Amino acid sequence: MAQYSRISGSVGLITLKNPPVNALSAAVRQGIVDTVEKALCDPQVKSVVICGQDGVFCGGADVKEFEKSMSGPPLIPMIHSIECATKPMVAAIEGSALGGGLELALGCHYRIAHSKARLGLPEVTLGLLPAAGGSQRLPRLIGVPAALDLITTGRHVTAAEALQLGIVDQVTDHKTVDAAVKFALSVAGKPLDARRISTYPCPVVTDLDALFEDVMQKVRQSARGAIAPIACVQAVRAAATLPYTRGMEREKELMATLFTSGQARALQYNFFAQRAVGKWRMPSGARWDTSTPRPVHKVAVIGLGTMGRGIAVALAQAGLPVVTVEAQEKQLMEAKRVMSDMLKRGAKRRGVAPPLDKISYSSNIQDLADVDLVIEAVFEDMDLKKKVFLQLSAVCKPGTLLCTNTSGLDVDQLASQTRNPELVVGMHFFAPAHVMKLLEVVYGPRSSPQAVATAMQLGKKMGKISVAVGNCRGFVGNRMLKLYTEQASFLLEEGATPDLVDRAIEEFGFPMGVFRMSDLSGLDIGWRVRKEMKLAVPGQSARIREGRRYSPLGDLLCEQGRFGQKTGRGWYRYNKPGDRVAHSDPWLHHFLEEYRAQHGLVARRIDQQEILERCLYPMINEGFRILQDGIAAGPEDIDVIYVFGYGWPRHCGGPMFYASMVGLEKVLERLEHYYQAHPDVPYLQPCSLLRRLVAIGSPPVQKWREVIKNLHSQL
Ligand SMILES: C/C=C(\C)C(=O)SCCNC(=O)CCNC(=O)[C@H](O)C(C)(C)COP(=O)(O)OP(=O)(O)OC[C@H]1O[C@@H](n2cnc3c(N)ncnc32)[C@H](O)[C@@H]1OP(=O)(O)O
Repeated sequence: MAQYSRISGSVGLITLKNPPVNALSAAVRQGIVDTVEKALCDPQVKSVVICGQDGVFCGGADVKEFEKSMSGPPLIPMIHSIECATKPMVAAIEGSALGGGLELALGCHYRIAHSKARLGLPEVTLGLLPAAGGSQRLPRLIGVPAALDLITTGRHVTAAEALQLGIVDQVTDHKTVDAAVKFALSVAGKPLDARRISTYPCPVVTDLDALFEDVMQKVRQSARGAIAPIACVQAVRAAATLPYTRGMEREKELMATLFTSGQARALQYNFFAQRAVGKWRMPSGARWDTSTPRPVHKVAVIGLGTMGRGIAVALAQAGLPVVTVEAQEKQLMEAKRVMSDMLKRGAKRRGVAPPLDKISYSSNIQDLADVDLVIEAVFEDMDLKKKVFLQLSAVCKPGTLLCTNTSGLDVDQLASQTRNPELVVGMHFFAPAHVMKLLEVVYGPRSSPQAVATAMQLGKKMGKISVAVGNCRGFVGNRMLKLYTEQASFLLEEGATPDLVDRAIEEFGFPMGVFRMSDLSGLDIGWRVRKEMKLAVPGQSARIREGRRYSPLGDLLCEQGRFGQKTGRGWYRYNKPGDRVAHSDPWLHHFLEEYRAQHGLVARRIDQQEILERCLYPMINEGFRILQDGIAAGPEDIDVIYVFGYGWPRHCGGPMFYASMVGLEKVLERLEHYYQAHPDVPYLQPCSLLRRLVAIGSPPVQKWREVIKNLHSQL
């Protein structure tokens, strides 16, 4: 709703009220229409201020209403009538003015923002475009190139940048509403014709065609199949080339296609999924809102390889004092140099001083006696990690949380080395740890809710999207990934090439295909794990191991020293070791032919559809098993992990959402088909949760938690 009052004698004050972000629900829109009319009819009122309650102007349209049929007054005429008003309308922007919120402000004649406010048109991130006139007014106000940047990226700008761009007229450090009221008094009675943005001509751009061609090419490249950024460019082009009313028609037309698209549904699902994962719960019933985190004032990172360095930098950037420990003096010095550079580069980008003094460097584990939380990031070797946990348990003060950055080893085995296993959790970061947004917080059977709450809170402080998951080999992300990479190798055995598989995966929307990714991470990492598990045995090329199908292709490449980018050879060839540009490698194609001949395999033609189904559906099936096992609390957890940690295209929602879009029946049918064709691959057998969901009519993904709960209660 919206509340109306009159202040300072002649200023009508309209306050949007819809906590927590004053989203423009049907009731709020109705409230705005009613209160604007009231203000305009009140003869005492000479100017009007629109603000939001509780320090937030407006978070935009109410996204929850998008699924329902439209009710209440539409936004476009509402904003139009504000712009046409004969009394000055002033937006007082505190907190956020986003999407429809900023479009409402652009309909006003003046905009006053608090210095801490953030403004933007993030509709593109929800699969939409600013279709309440934003795509037509913003280019007229700030010019085409700047508007294209904001609208196609959806990025939020600070009040200072908004002032520089010309989006706002004034920035204040004081009470925004007071400043806006003062401003409204000063402009009362002044002519408004020059303040109506829709009447502005779009600033002229020299060589408009070249500009749009260039932008469209860049947007197509970065969109990876997403349609909204393209529509955003088209809408801005309409602003630059058409009169306002015709531009508005084009905006409406483009929006109509986006609004009902599967991509918009996926992105909106993802928006709420990101928020849902913060409301974690454990199978024990412990949950986010009943578990109190422990205070964390000082942290430590032990092991300064690539991961440890990234984690320590991310902690320091979050403002925490960090003690880093690396046993080898040479490695410690090298880490200090590299980390200082990382901090300096990050600080330069953000325009702040590098927090170099936040990190101290030591080769002595005894220096961890007074820290509140330790993140172990030593080499991925269980025996070594066990030793470290034993030492940490002896050195650290009672109550210190001991976390491991293992990417898949048993967190509970590490906990068993310590005096307080309830204070042990996994904090699985993704490389590069100071950049990647995802953090898997892994609770073992003995981890306390308080330990989970502490790790989740620390992740938030570091700016990560943290997902709490149970303990199993590979946790959620890597457990699913293993099947994806294995299927990709099977496809090579059957006739595909790395180029063919990668092209299909990249066209689906992943930033990098499976083999390009493997070359980047290094083939030797998985090889070492497989050797430890006695799966990979040098010199052996058997295709059935431990009673199931096994592809030794990766092992055979490693035996030849082909570890990927770092050695200049892997699934592809590189001009020199460390190079990033992958070239198709005739040697590899010949090697595959010989391998097939040696094993009596006849290469067949494999199409894109099969590649996607073979790589993605087994992962999805494993996702259902993860839900069934209670390792993830809901499909949102899996989807957020895949979007933020593994490059799953956001406009496809995540693997579990994607399955619901494809149709669970179809996924089930294809898995049955592939399991029949490959009975030596047990994980292709459809999971019983998937069967159950199909049996009850494939409910939408938002209802799966209920089905899982019922399933668990029946066990
Ligand atoms: C056509 C389309 C038009 C005209 C549009 O306007 S589309 C919407 C465009 N707006 C956005 O994309 C903004 C989305 N919101 C945010 O970016 C952030 O929520 C925020 C910056 C406004 C505030 O961030 P923060 O303080 O961290 O809070 P949360 O993100 O956790 O959000 C709090 C709860 O509010 C719910 N929320 C937020 N925005 C909306 C919205 N536009 N519609 C409906 N609900 C919204 C969010 O889901 C959180 O809910 P709970 O998890 O607490 O239940």
